[in-house]
Amino acid sequence: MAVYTQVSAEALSAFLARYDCGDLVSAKGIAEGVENTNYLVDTTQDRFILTLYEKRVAAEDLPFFMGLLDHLAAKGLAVPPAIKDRQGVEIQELEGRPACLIKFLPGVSLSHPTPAQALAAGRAMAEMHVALDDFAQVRINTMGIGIWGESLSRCGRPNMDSIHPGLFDRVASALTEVERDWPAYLPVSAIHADLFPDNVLMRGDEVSGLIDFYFACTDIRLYDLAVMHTSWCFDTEGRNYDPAIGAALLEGYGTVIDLAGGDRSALHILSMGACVRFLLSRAWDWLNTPADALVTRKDPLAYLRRLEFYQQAGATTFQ
Ligand SMILES: Nc1ncnc2c1ncn2[C@@H]1O[C@H](COP(=O)(O)OP(=O)(O)O)[C@@H](O)[C@H]1O
Ligand SMILES: N[C@@H](CCOP(=O)(O)O)C(=O)O
Repeated sequence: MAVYTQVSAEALSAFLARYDCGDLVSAKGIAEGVENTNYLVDTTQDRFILTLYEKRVAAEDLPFFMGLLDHLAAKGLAVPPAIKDRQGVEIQELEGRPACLIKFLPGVSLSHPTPAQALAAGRAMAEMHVALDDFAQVRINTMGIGIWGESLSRCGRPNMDSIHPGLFDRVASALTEVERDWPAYLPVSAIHADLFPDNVLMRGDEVSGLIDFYFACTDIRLYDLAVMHTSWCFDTEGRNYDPAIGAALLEGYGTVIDLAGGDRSALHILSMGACVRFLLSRAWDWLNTPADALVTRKDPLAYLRRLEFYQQAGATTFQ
């Protein structure tokens, strides 16, 4: 579950009074998600998401995230911008945390996407990339390739090897390969950087929303598709690769943005990089979250298995 900060009914009513959004009817903590506190809020007028930013979201990054969401929403994309209060303010404070009242989007978060859903989601990512072509703000990827070496050292060999014998060396050796072959020459733009199936809301086979932009940053555009590939094409444990999902993602993306041959081969090293990134953040959380904490820790080894898949399969996965 992800409710790190409790919000009292009194504090929430006072918060909502800043907006033209009706009076509080109910507020329920949302169990899904790991990064922030989310409540589903119903008022006499509408339904909203209330997000209190925790852990990895720095308050100074919120204007970038909100600017990006406003930019996409203004172009008609199904993303959830923050609601402005009567003074035009989007980013507020509640219970001592930065907080936003967010537009609620319909649809369900996916756990086991089908190829038809992957096709639609691949297309939605490419449409988002096109819409971000003229988004001028920049945010360095604080979870990007530049910090993976440091993240590995910070986790440390004994800790990494306590998760799985030899894990430290396996990640170190993959990282050497990734750093050597990283396609830094590819176009850079604003990207989502965490478009896992649970961050895509769907109604049937249609995408009804892209959510959770709190890792959004400026990085290699194709890295976004690589993150998506690593998260959509495997079962939760990372044991089985589904080529039909992989093909559908690329096909959907390719209906909007042409994927040249060079881009397809670069996806291989970008996907290995994405595996290192999520393996390391999960390993850090695994080592630093008490086993009895309310939030469910995500298994780093599910990303080791994906990494090994890409290493063994090579670039043929993307042809
Ligand atoms: N704008 C939204 N509209 C509808 N549901 C949402 C919205 N934002 C979040 N949710 C729901 O809340 C859950 C957790 O949100 P998420 O942003 O993924 O949390 P976290 O940032 O903690 O990972 C999502 O899986 C989804 O069910
Ligand atoms: N997608 C990441 C963790 C971030 O969680 P999210 O709920 O914000 O998507 C992972 O699976 O490791």
